Amino acid sequence: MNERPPLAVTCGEPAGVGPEIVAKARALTAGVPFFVLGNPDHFAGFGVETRVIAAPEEATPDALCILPHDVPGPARPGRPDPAQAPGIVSSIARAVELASSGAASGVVTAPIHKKALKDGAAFPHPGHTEYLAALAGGANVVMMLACDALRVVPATIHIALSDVPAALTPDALETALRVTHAGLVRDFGLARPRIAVAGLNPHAGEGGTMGQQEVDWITGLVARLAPELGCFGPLPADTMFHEAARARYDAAVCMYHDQALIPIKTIDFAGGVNVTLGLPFIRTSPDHGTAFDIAGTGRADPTSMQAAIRMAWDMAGRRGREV
Ligand SMILES: NC(=O)c1ccc[n+]([C@@H]2O[C@H](COP(=O)([O-])OP(=O)(O)OC[C@H]3O[C@@H](n4cnc5c(N)ncnc54)[C@H](O)[C@@H]3O)[C@@H](O)[C@H]2O)c1
Ligand SMILES: N[C@H](C(=O)O)[C@H](O)COP(=O)(O)O
Repeated sequence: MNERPPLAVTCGEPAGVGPEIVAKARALTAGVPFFVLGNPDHFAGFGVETRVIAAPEEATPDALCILPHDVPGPARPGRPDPAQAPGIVSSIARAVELASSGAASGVVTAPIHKKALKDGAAFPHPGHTEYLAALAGGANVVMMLACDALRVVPATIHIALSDVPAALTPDALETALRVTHAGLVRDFGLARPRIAVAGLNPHAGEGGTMGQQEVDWITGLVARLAPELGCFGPLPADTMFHEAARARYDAAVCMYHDQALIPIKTIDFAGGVNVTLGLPFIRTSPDHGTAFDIAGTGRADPTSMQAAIRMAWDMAGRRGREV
């Protein structure tokens, strides 16, 4: 008997490394019950015992348990099949339903290929994060990437760089800071989180000589929220990620995707976890993508998927102890 419901893992893109890292992660996450929603055939051949189950509560940690989901046809490494796209998308929605009903403790997503889903299923979202927010009724969410050495949150996510200045409004930054703070308290057990805020422009604008947003509103907004949220900045982004600087904060809220993700994927690509904060259910994912270039070679590193499963399970345990 499991102490709490198992995690629901989505199949992700079968043409990528998803099936391999899920299978390998099974052997590395002893004691954590999970099942994967997908085509059982896609998970054979990785040297891990598989078992088809009929309901989440049948999932046990001693085998890779698969709750069948309609993702038809073979997995073709590096060659996504458009016929599989609808099933890949609906597996995410089904995992969310199971987590929302209490049948699963949380959702762990294997990597999707965004363009393959757009081409094959007219998937209108730029990523899981936005899709999950929509499934949750338009929740305010943030995408955090976390490893032992660093946590980062981009205040704007999957948009073109040219669109960032317009999307980065005071409301958007305040929401990102509030959701990040709440997530650090609830899911990471930090009573008084310290949040560093990056500037948008080089040298955080250098007093308005290299950009105006810091002078016009970012500095004032961060100062106003500082007593409540423990935030400080804006800091020049190029000097806030070295080891001594990282020791001064628990998370860095950045202004755009690459400002946040380049440092963490450089410091710990293997161990990073993507976690969506602000949802009414738990969701984690590896920090990497479908890796078509190595799919089918057996060379996929499961460390990030392993860390994503462990993080979701730890979060579920922490939330289970909430009073
Ligand atoms: N959580 C997600 O669903 C998620 C995350 C990131 C990217 N993606 C998507 O994945 C697709 C491909 O993205 P990309 O090529 O920019 O990044 P990627 O992470 O798939 O690959 C980048 C490089 O890292 C290597 N790599 C990735 N995962 C690895 C692993 N587990 N073991 C060993 N090497 C690994 C790849 O071989 C490649 O050389 C895109 O559609 C992107 O949007 C999805
Ligand atoms: N932005 C993420 C990254 O580069 O790691 C990746 O695209 C995943 O995003 P979703 O979890 O929203 O699919």
